[in-house]
Amino acid sequence: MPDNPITIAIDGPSGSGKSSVSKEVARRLGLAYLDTGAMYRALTWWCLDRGIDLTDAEAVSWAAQGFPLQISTDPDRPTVQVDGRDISADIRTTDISEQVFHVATNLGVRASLRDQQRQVIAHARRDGAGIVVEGRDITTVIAPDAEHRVLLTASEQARLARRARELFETDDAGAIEATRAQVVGRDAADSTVSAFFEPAPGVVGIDTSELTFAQSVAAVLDTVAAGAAPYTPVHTPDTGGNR
Ligand SMILES: Nc1ncnc2c1ncn2[C@@H]1O[C@H](COP(=O)(O)OP(=O)(O)O)[C@@H](O)[C@H]1O
Ligand SMILES: Nc1ccn([C@H]2C[C@H](O)[C@@H](COP(=O)(O)OP(=O)(O)O)O2)c(=O)n1
Repeated sequence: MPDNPITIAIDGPSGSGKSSVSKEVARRLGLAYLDTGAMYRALTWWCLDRGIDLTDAEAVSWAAQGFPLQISTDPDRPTVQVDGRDISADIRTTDISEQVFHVATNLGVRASLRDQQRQVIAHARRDGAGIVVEGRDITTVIAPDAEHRVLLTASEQARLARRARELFETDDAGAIEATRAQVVGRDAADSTVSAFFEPAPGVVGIDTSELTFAQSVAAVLDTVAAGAAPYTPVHTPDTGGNR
């Protein structure tokens, strides 16, 4: 077992840079990497593939329990498989992006995925140097005792422009509008079950609006190098789940 495994928990809204920055931080520090959003996306894909109505909360919650998910924690190859089929590309389609909120706001699903995410973290700490975990509720619910906790934020304008460039290779007005529902609409739905716009007590907030990608990575690495943040118990909104 390594001497001092670490967990770096990173949360933030859509387009704040969580996935790209977390992957690079994991690579630079030789840590595993877990994209928890990919787990919600994979379950959405699985339900649609099986003809499960995403608005049927009980059926979706049930599906989350027997869901044959395999997620790689290699930051250079963060693949997602269900039942042996690689769905890494399928879960990034606009269709999944627009429907995943049904699954992510299902409290039964969140309880199941919380347990799976904690198992992945425990495994990475037991067998390696630790892990970077990113999502919406990692700093507050999944790993509030992580050695390092960061909330990445960015202005709505910056987040929309980044997503538009990714999807349409331009951030002109039409592309921004076409992206709005996926970014702002989804964040509004997601924020009913997790608090990720403001850093919780003890969480370091980093606003990436005016930073380059390299500067965002450096800001997180600096935070980690500055030392372990003390564990501060946090109060999260009482949603009746997530515990
Ligand atoms: N300062 C920055 N910090 C992080 N990402 C940035 C920055 N500037 C531009 N980007 C780009 O914005 C996109 C952010 O997307 P992503 O990492 O998927 O965000 P999230 O996981 O928060 O939705 C990536 O294409 C990334 O290269
Ligand atoms: N820990 C998490 C991670 C993601 N989610 C939700 C938020 C989104 O609606 C989906 C997909 O997350 P993902 O991080 O892939 O979303 P982005 O497109 O990168 O913003 O899952 C969540 O509720 N809790």
